[in-house]
Amino acid sequence: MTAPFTDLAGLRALLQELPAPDAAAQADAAARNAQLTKPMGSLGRLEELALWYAGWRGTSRPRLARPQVAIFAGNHGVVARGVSAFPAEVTAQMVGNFEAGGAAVNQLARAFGATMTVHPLDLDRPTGDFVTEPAMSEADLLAAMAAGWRAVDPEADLLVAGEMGIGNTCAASAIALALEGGEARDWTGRGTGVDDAGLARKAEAVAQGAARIVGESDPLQVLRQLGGREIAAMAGAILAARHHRIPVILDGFICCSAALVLHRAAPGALDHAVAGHQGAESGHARLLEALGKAPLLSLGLRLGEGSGGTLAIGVLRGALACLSGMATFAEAGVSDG
Ligand SMILES: Cc1cc2ncn([C@H]3O[C@H](COP(=O)(O)O)[C@@H](O)[C@H]3O)c2cc1C
Ligand SMILES: O=C(O)c1cccnc1
Repeated sequence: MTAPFTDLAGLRALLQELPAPDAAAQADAAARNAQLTKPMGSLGRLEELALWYAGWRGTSRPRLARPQVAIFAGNHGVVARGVSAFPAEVTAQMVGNFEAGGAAVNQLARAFGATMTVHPLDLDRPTGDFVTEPAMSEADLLAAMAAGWRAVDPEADLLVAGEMGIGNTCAASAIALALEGGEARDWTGRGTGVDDAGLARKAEAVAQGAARIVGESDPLQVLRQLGGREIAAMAGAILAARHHRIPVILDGFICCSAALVLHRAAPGALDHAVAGHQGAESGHARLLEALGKAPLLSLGLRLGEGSGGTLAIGVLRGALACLSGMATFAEAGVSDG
């Protein structure tokens, strides 16, 4: 499948023509939820989660049959500044590990019944060092976003977008700072575990990258300037999911930085997405606040790869099993008070 855009104007048009959920299906689901054998509201956020999903899928008794975890990988020029605890080669090595089934996210995808696809993006061509130059050309940005779009299986009924890219917490922090403002240190965390000196170098790179493009208010240009390809691809995938009416579970800090670009580009662009978890990367809580999303889980994860989003598939499965499988008061002969 090709992506339905070839230039930034085409992409902007897609951001302005966002499909809405099916209000009738959602109302049917809400009516059903009100009759199920439980005190109203007793399943807490599971109830709103199930109704949200029902609306996007256009059915009042949905089940999860084909969840997809799509993982995008990219390399970052900024790594040469010593902003990660690991070398850039690890990105390609981990792609091999994903393909062989050995990574954490492989186990989680299997445990929660999801298909996993892996999409390396020009790994031998790192993005430009965003401190001194644009991370990507316009052509690079469009190619990465189109790769993200194409990666989404139109037959999937849920998408988790994940990433691998040594140095990408630095790029994600720079994007967040450029779009949300504040101080570099508020958005900069330890990623793979940099020491204090590494954290200081990283915050400096984040500050300088954002300062280089100060005044740039176009979220797509901010993404192009600060990178990287896997972040752009996640943004493309989340937007494709919207057009296919596939609900999305967001992952950690890096995935949420990709989501922030869409959120700032078009209000409501993330209505088809929920936050899977709040991780340990400092800045993730602030980023979720900027997105206006409350996380489903909070487990201290700081891995990425789509791991937290994939874990949250279990929560969604539980929510849908209750909405679609429970008996009503009338069916079960239970007095409804
Ligand atoms: C073995 C290994 C597996 C990973 N899986 C995800 N990440 C995570 O760590 C990286 C971001 O951290 P930083 O910005 O500090 O480089 C990303 O690749 C992210 O997916 C990994 C990192 C490593 C080392
Ligand atoms: O929150 C994340 O996605 C994250 C945090 C640390 C390292 N890699 C990813």
